Parts: sequence; C-alpha cells; structure tokens
Amino acid sequence: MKQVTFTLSATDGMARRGRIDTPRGEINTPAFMPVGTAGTVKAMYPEQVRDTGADILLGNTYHLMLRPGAERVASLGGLHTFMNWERPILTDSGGFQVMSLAKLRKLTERGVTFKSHIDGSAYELTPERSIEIQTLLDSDIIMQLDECIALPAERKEMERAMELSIRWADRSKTAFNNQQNRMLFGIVQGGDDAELRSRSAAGLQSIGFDGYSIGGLAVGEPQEVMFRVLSDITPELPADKPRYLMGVGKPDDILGGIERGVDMFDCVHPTRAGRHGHAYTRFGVINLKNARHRDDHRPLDEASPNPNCRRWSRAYLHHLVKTEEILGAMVLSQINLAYYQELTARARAAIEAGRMTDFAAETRAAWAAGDL
Ligand SMILES: Cc1cccc2c(=O)nc(N)[nH]c12
Repeated sequence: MKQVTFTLSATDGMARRGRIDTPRGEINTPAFMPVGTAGTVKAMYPEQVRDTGADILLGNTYHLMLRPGAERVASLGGLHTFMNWERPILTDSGGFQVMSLAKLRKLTERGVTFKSHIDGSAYELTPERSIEIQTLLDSDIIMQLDECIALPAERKEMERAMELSIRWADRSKTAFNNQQNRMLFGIVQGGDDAELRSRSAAGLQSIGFDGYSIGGLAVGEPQEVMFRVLSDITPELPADKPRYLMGVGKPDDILGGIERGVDMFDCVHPTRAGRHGHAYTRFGVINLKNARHRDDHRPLDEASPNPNCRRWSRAYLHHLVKTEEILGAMVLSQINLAYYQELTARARAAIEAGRMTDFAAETRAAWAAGDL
C-alpha cells in the first residue's frame, strides 16, 4: 500500500491546489521547495526553514555522494536525521549537476562517469546507482536519472537525450523496485520541441511513475519558451499525479508555472539572491547594494507578516550587504524564502477561492508598481 499519495482538492483554470501525504508530513501544493544542496539550506537553521512555511526541502545526490558519501549518511541514520529535518525531502538524481559541475564527464548508454569537481576522484552514476543513493539518503520523493541539455540545441540532439532519458527512466523504475514509502518521479525531456515533449510524456506514462517532473527548462531559454512548453505539456500529464518544474525559478516564473498547471517548484534563487543582497518583497526585488538605501531608515515592508521585513532599516541591510557581514546573508535568505512561501500560500488560497486570475493580476500589478 503506497504510503505517499497525492490528492487534488481544487482547480481554477489550469491551476491546481493539492496535497501530497507522506509518512513524514504533508506537502501543500502549489509548493515551493527550498534547496538544501549539501544537506543544508544555506545560512538557515532547519527550524527557520520550516517557520517560513516550507513543507519540504531538496537534497542533492551529486553533492552528497561526493561529500560525505551516501553510505556514510545512511550509516548516520539517513539525511533527515543527519540534517535535523524530519519533514519530507526530495532529492534530484544527480545527472543535471554532473553535467553542470563535474569534470571529465563521459556519458554512455550505461550512465555517466566523471571526476569530482572537489578532489578529482572518479565516480560513475547509473540509473541504478542513483536510485540506490537516493534510497540510502532515505529521501521521500526521488528522481529518475536523466540527461538534461542546454537550450538552444539541435533537434536531433534533443531527441537523442530525450530517448536516452526514457530508457534510463525504465531502468530507474526497475531499480526502484516498487518501494511503498517514497515516490519515484519520471522527468519529461524534449527541449523546446512539442512533438519530442509529447513523446517523452507518453513514454514515461507507459512506464508509470508516482509523479512527473518537467526537466530541461530553466536552462537558458527565454521565459516565453518555458511557458509555451508548459502550456503544451501539462495537459498531456496525468491529472492525478504531481507535476514538478525543476529548477524554477523567480517569482514571476513560479506564478506563470502555477497558472499552467505546475504543482511543485525548486530553485536556489531565493537563497542565492539573498547572499547577493537582493530582497524579494511584494513590490518586487530590491537590490540592497544600491547606495540609495544608505540613509533610508524605513524597513523593507512594514505591512509584511514577516518580522524580518519590519525590524531592520534598509540602511542597516545595505550596511550588512556592503560589508559582506554573515548576518546579511542570514536575514535576506530568510526574507526571500518567506516571500516565496507567502506567494505560494496565497496562490493556494486563490485557487481554493476560484480567484486565481484576480490574484495573478493583483500580484503582477504590485510587482510592476515597484518599490515605494
Ligand atoms: C535541477 C534541475 C534543473 C533544471 C532541469 C533539470 C533536469 O532536466 N533534470 C534534472 N534531474 N534536474 C534539473
């Protein structure tokens, strides 16, 4: 009996409100999942991540297999115990990070061999080993191993990578061995080609997965290309399974993804932008490096439900950013993650109330109005 299940509770247009129930707690969708690449959401205590409203966070096979090693994490009780996060964790399969980080990569039908970007030691990642690593980490939602290519790309290259990913999906499903206490997602590939995307979605459904990720986006294409691919492909995915847009994105990408039927999102952007002095608010993004904040005693947003948006002056946040003080990264990471959770929480409420169109329009208008 599958212990991880998805329930759709409301729709508004293509937008969906749902919930994934897992033995470690529920995930309310649309969901934004903070990225905890190497077993930590940078500059945040796990309790603080939860307090922003996050139901689930991400870990990463590539980073954790290199350091501290999957077998070591398993011997220490699994990733939840290791990092003191007892709620759900989703892990990526590692292929994307190998292609973007590792050295001396060699991709064959069997899998990918590479040298660690840390110390140059040699590794192999196959569909079977990726499932084994994610199972050792005791992840609640795991990904097939896939090949993601950057856009723009030749059609025959997109076709080759998509077809390889379907064969790896089949091997991943076999290696998953129908585990009941976690979900396995297939990953739709096919670049920006509608016919290839359809073939990928159909191929994955004939294998059968607990959820469907949409990969191969957020890899350099314009936003309108990403939105077109989403509009075309989400109607071709099963309505009763979660859809996860990998690596996306900025707030306007997420709003557009929700409007096109996506349930789950992850991105390093809120935490990375926080470490670089950018604060996300309902007025849009504010660059606190800018000298215009030097004498501004006002808080970021005194109407925000987040105390961190009310208690610090812009001048002080500017000071922390300019001096590269650690507190600056801490405060702005929390502010940005809390904003992303506020955005998705309001989207969930809007879908339940059948007012997604108004919500989207109001949100975009506030962003366009810009900072006070
Ligand atoms: C993290 C991420 C971002 C963007 C795209 C992808 C992808 O296509 N496949 C995987 N496994 N991960 C991805």
